[in-house]
Amino acid sequence: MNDQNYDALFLVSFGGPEGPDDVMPYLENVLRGKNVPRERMLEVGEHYNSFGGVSPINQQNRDLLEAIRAEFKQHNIDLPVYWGNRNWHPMIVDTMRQMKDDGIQKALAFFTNGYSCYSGCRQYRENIADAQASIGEGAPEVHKTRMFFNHPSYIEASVDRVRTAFDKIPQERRAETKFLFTAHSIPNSMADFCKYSTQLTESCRLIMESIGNEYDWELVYQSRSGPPQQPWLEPDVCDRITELKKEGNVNDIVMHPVGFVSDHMEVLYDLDTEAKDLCDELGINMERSLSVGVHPKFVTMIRELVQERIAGTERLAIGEMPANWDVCPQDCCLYKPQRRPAKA
Ligand SMILES: C=CC1=C(C)c2cc3[nH]c(cc4nc(cc5[nH]c(cc1n2)c(C)c5CCC(=O)O)C(CCC(=O)O)=C4C)c(C)c3C=C
Ligand SMILES: [Fe+2]
Ligand SMILES: [Fe+2]
Repeated sequence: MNDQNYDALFLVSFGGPEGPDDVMPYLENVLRGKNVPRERMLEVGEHYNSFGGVSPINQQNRDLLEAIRAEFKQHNIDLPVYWGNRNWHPMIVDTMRQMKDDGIQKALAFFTNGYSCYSGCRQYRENIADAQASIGEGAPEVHKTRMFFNHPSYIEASVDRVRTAFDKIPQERRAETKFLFTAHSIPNSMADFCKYSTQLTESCRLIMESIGNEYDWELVYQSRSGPPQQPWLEPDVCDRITELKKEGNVNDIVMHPVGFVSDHMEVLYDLDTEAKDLCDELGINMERSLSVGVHPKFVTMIRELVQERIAGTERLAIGEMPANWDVCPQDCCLYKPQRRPAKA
């Protein structure tokens, strides 16, 4: 039993621009220290600008914040809930300064990511450590909740989302439907130091156990941002759709962004725009499943992750892998980005 005395929950997320003037400074924050060509940054900037420079991610986190507060109230959990981002306002350091001013000494953080990797785990822990260093004495101590890829309430929420999309496929074509699960591609050199793909595959397998083991499914990747010579996780979602068409056996695709918890710009552009346009061109019907968002079962899961830490309730996990660790080992999710070679 953990039985820790936390005095706040800290929702920690990625952040997104909320107007055209935010887009470039946001992308500079996202890409600091990463080996990504400037052309790719400008290209992604155009994706954001085509939606008025606003990513839905911040509003989705505001909605999640409200849903968590309501859930805590209903279950008599007396913890204030704060929110801070890595890349855009409200920034992690500013929220942690506010927490200090409010007298918060020890917070439990929930990262909006269920899968181990540098960006979704270690980098957030580094962001928090940097904030603590910058705030100095009295900065809140922060622990994190575990990765939730195999939590039964998360799987239940995901199954419900996938089933809703699947229900839109005409009955007589369902048996031949292809399920594509997408996640953010990462450099192989990042994937080598974490269980990102293994955990994603386990979530997909668990979701499909409920949908039906007779259906065909695959995990594919989206939103690749590296230089062409650097290997990233494959196959890319659009490349795979094209191949499937060539193989000649696909009329309907259910696509679920398993690697993301909200329908932010990378979902709206890379799936709903790019992948959808490709499917239309190839004569494939694509039904995109919503991410878990504020699904009641996802909010339940957040409450359960908090309760297991404050009250020592059971650490729920299903499938072939155990519940992930609460405290990351020292080498968890390491990543040393390859730099571009200096010009001679
Ligand atoms: C080296 C790895 C990565 C690069 C480069 C990268 C560029 C990049 N990402 C976004 C927008 C988003 N990324 C998000 C999540 C995310 N990104 C990476 C890795 C790289 N991204 C990973 C491993 C993940 C998943 C883990 C996580 O941090 O969440 C998200 C979603 C965040 C969320 O809370 O859901 C967005 C949005 C851009 C615009 C970009 C560069 C052009
Ligand atoms: Fe990313
Ligand atoms: Fe970790």
